[in-house]
Amino acid sequence: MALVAGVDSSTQSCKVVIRDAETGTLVRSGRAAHPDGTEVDPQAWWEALRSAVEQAGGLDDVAAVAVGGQQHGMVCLDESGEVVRPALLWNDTRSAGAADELVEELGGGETGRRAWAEAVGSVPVASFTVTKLRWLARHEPENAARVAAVCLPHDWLTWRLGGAAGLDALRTDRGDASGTGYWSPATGEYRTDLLERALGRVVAVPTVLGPAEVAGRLPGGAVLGPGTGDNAAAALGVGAVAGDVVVSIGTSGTVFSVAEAPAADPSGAVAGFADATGRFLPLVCTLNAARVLDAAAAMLGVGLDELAKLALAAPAGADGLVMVPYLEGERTPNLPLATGAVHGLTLRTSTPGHLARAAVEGMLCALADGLDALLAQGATVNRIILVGGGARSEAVRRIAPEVFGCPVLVPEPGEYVADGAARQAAWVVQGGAQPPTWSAGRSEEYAGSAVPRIREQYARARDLILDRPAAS
Ligand SMILES: Nc1ncnc2c1ncn2[C@@H]1O[C@H](COP(=O)(O)OP(=O)(O)O)[C@@H](O)[C@H]1O
Ligand SMILES: O=C(CO)[C@@H](O)[C@H](O)COP(=O)(O)O
Repeated sequence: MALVAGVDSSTQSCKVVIRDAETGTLVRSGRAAHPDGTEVDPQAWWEALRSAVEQAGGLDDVAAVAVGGQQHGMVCLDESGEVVRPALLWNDTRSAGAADELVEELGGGETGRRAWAEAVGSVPVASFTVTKLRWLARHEPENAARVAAVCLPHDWLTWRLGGAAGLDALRTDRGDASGTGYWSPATGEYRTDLLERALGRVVAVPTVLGPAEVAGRLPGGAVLGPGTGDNAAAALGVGAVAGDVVVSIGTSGTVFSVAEAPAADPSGAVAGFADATGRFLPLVCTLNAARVLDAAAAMLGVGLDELAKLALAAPAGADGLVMVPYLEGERTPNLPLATGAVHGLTLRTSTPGHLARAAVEGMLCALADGLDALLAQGATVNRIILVGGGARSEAVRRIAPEVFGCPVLVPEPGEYVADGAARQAAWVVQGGAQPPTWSAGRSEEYAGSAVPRIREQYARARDLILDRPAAS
C-alpha cells in the first residue's frame, strides 16, 4: 500500500494527514498549533509541521508529500536563504495604504482596479503579497534592501522539506502564485513589472509548476508535490466540480467555485485565483469567520457547543439584534479599519441567546454577500459545501440554509485542505491528466427555508459601519 501525506499549514494550526494513495483511506494524522498574531516567524510553521508530522507517525513510509498553506503571506529571504523578517500574514492589514497607492498608480478608482484585475485577476487589498512588499519598501527600507527572494508560506515549507538548496530551488503552483498580485492566472506568467513597482526592483520568485509536477524530494526520497494555497487544496479535498460552491469557515471565511475561465472582477470583491488542477478558482474572502464564534463564546463565557445551543434556542433574526462581525477590520468589503458592531439592543434582545444567534447570523451574512458577488461574476450554484473548523458548529450548519436560502451539504468533519494536498501528492505519484478518484466520505444535508429578514436587517446595519478609533 503506497502512502501519501498532505499538510495544511493554515493560520491557526498545522495539520498532517497520511492516506492510502490509491483509495484515499485515512491511515494516520497529526496537528500542532501556530502562534497567534498576523506577523509570524516562519520557523514557527516549520516547528509545528515537524511536530504534526511526528504525531502522524513520521514520513519515512510515504511516497509523496504536498503542502497546502494559508495564502498571500510574505516570506522574504536574503541571498543565503535566511528569513529577512517575520512573515506578514494574509490577515495583516498594515499594507492597506500600500494597496490604495498601487491602485492609484495604475490609474486610480475604477480605471486602476480594472487595470489590476486585468493584469493579475484581482484588485490588490492589504491581504495580497504585492501590497506587503510595497509596505516593506516604504517602512523597512533596510529589510527591503536585503530581500533576494520572496515566496509564500507553502512555498517556503516545501523548500525546507526539500532541503532548502538555494533560492533557485524555490517552487510554487498556479493556485498560490495567483494570490501574490504579481502573477497572472490568465497568461500563466509572472508580472515582474508589478513586482518591481511594489518593491522597487525585481527579486527571485519561485518557479511555478503545473498541478502534478515534482517540486523536489525529501532527504528520505519521498517526492514533493508542488503544493498549493489552502483554498485550492480544499477544492481538491472535497472534489469540487462545476456548480459546487465551497464555503469555508476557518480563520478566514471563503466562498469559491471551480471555473473553466479566469475571473477579473474590477469591483475587487471576487479574487480571480487559479486552482490546483489547471482550472480557476474565483473566490471571495472575509477576514472574520470562525473567530467571530470564538469571540462571541468568550463574551458570553461559554464554550463553542454551548454557544451553538444558545444560538439555536433563539429566534431566527434574533428579534432584530444584528452583529456586523468586522472584528479584525474587513477585506470584503474592503474596510481594513472597520470595527464590529452590535445593533438592535433592547431589553428583549439583551440575552445570551440573542447575542449568540446574532454572531452566527452576522458571520454567515458576510459570507452570503460573498456568494452574491461570486454569482454576479457568473458562477452557478447547484450545491453549497460547508467546510472548515466553523462548520463543526451545529448552529452554523442549521442557520446557514436560512441565510443562504438553499440547502447546504456538510461533509463529515475532516481536514479537507490537508486531504486536498494528499490527493495532489497521490496525483504526482500516479501521474495522468486528472487527480486520482478517491471515494467521497459521507455528507449530511442541512435544509431549511430562507429567512430573508436576516439578510435585510444585516444589510442595514452593515452600511452603518464605523472606523477603528486611532490607537492611543
Ligand atoms: N465545534 C466548533 N464550533 C465552532 N467553531 C469551531 C468548532 N470547532 C472548531 N472551531 C473553530 O474553527 C477554527 C479553526 O478552523 P480551521 O479551519 O482549522 O482554521 P484555519 O484553517 O484558519 O487555521 C477555530 O477558530 C475554532 O474555534
Ligand atoms: O487570504 C485568504 C484567501 O484569499 C485566506 O483564505 C487564507 O488563505 C487563510 O486561510 P485560513 O487559514 O483561514 O484557512
